[in-house]
Amino acid sequence: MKEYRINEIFYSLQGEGRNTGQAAVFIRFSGCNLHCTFCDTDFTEYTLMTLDDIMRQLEDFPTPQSTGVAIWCILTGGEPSLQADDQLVELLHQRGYRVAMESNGTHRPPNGLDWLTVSPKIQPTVNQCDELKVIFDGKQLPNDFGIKAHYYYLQPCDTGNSKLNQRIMHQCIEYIKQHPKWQLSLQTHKMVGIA
Ligand SMILES: C[S@@+](CC[C@H](N)C(=O)[O-])C[C@H]1O[C@@H](n2cnc3c(N)ncnc32)[C@H](O)[C@@H]1O
Ligand SMILES: Nc1nc2[nH]cc(C(=O)O)c2c(=O)[nH]1
Ligand code: SF4
Ligand SMILES: [Mg+2]
Repeated sequence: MKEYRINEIFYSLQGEGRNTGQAAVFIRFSGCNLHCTFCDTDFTEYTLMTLDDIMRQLEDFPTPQSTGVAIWCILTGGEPSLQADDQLVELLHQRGYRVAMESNGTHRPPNGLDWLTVSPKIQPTVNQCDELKVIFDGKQLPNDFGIKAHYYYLQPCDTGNSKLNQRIMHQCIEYIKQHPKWQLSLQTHKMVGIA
């Protein structure tokens, strides 16, 4: 039986992008094909889990069935497109979830996603998505890599240094005022101190 390398499964609010503030269960896959110096996530540790194991763990939280709401299930990582497959998405749909993925866009996502966020760092193979989320570091001009999206977000890079973060935020806002194709995505979960 197929096993997935899962770093963590937790219930929170989507902190970023268009769906900010909406309840979501996150499945964080371990492993990534990129090594972004600014990455804010430690995704190295993992537990091997079957689909049954994953579905069982989702029952620890409010579910679409218990709440009557199509809660988001957000596949992230690490890089979720390296492991997530059609079967996982289908099963989550059967349980009533809306399924989203946060991806760097280098690998084709599974079929059937309800929402795809691409946050590109190198030229992606994916050429369309629901939202493009480019990390703004104040040094490089934002690059959409030619990807078509419904929404174009700039998300200020969290450097771990509050003074520098403030400067980047200011530059990001000024950039958007001059280039209004973009809009601001904030990491709101960090502001309110949730996962
Ligand atoms: C940890 S990544 C996992 C998903 C996928 N590997 C990706 O990069 O899109 C989740 C989101 O956090 C963003 N991110 C990572 N480090 C960040 C940082 N230091 N500041 C702001 N956003 C960051 C990524 O660009 C991505 O949009
Ligand atoms: N609350 C919350 N929202 C998020 N949206 C994308 C996240 C990610 O790490 O992919 C993330 C995360 O780590 N926490
Ligand atoms: S692609 Fe995503 S998970 Fe991988 S290192 Fe970069 S930000 Fe982190
Ligand atoms: Mg995160």
